[in-house]
Amino acid sequence: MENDTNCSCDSDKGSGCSCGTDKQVVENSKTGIEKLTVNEFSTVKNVIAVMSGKGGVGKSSVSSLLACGFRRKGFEVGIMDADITGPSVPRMFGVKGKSEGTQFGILPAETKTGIKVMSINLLLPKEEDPVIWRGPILSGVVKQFWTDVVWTDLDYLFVDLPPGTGDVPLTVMQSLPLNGLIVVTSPQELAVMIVNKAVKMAKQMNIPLLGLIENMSSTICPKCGEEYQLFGRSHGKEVAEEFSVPFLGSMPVDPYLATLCDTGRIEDYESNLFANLIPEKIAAD
Ligand SMILES: Nc1ncnc2c1ncn2[C@@H]1O[C@H](COP(=O)(O)OP(=O)(O)OP(=O)(O)O)[C@@H](O)[C@H]1O
Repeated sequence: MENDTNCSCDSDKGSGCSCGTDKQVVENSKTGIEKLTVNEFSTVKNVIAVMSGKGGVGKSSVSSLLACGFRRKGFEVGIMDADITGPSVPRMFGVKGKSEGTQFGILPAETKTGIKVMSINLLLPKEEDPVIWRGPILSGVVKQFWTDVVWTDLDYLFVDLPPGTGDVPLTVMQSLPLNGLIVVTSPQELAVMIVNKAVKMAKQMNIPLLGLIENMSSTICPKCGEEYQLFGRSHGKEVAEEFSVPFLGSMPVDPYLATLCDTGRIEDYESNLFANLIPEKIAAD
């Protein structure tokens, strides 16, 4: 793609420029890996992926809470649910129904506070239908979530990756112009061991690590107020230090959060962790 010499855009701003001479082209020349161009009716200034080494550590909850926090600060925000075989984002926001296909592309759903959401569950006839597809098909769907969805103008798009280091995380890291990655872990030794793999993958792929969040670090007894380390001693800070990744903080187990997620009201949850994180520590632009 040739550079448009008339363009006054700042190429560091990622795929946010409509001139087509943006970061994607710059990165192509650096890495040799072709970044996909976002849907032509969309501009997305920052793309941040949320990853975990293993399943069930609360990656989708963290992605969703990050989106809610940024939205509260007044940003235009979207969530791409790239966890195609285990999508949970629409349920957490209480978003239902089918996304509409138009001549401009697929329209994402919108949550009650105005967060744009795209998930395979918004395209399937029934949300409980399983997705039994092989890796290349899953990767193709995620690419289409970038090229075919009309995100319009977003300040931040959070990509909720499936757990692990498989096909889809690889596709997202290679094909989307990521500004950075947040890794979610929990205090269990197994989760800590596997987070190393996620961090190493991101480093190998040259994706900036914005930080590590430890979920389910502790819980407060509702009767005596004492704090319990549910899964043993927290290792979040040590792991972050070992890999020179900023430690963004810990999130306790909170039954109220679980209830809100189960009933599609995650936007009603206000967490100090996310209020403090945003957007100072996650400055992607
Ligand atoms: N800090 C927390 N307090 C209470 N419940 C939580 C917390 N974090 C996550 N949960 C609950 O745990 C469940 C799993 O969380 P979530 O879907 O975010 O995990 P995940 O890592 O994305 O899972 P998967 O690997 O399946 O994608 C959800 O029901 C969520 O509501």
